[in-house]
Amino acid sequence: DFCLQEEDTEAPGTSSGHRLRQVVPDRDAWKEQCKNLLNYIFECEDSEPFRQPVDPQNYPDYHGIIDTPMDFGSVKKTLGEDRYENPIELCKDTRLIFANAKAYTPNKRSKIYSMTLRLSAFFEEQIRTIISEYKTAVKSSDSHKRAAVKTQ
Ligand SMILES: COc1ccc(NC(=O)N2CCN(C(=O)c3ccco3)CC2)cc1
Repeated sequence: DFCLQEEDTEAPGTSSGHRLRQVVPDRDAWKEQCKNLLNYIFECEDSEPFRQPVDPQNYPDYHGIIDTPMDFGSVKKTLGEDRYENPIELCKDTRLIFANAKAYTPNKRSKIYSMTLRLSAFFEEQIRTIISEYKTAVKSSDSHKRAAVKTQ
């Protein structure tokens, strides 16, 4: 566990010599990490059909089949407006994009559906670390809170 962090009030390397730079687990690191992941996904050609909500004009049956439409633009907007409390919530919405495509596709060899398979594999690979580091940071900050209460 990390030793208790006092806010490093003095500048590093002050008269008291070198201060240890402590690695403090950052509970909010997941936001930037997810923003970067979404930006990368937006650069992928595979995400093109999933960057904006489906237009019912093009797919009139879509909203009859899919109860909760979701797209990467909406996920990005929700993240940007700080409406996700944690990366698990973002992961659920993103998995909905892939589940919707699987539910809507007429067959598993459709071009658009096959694009989600590659995207999903990449997303799951990346989000695993983001969520794991987030859970560690939360545990660590909870233990600091408990420790702080004991000292009062
Ligand atoms: C504003 O311009 C847009 C906005 C949204 C889109 N997307 C779009 O139409 N899609 C087609 C149907 N779909 C499938 O998951 C799917 C699985 C198998 C076949 O389709 C979702 C994506 C395209 C252009």
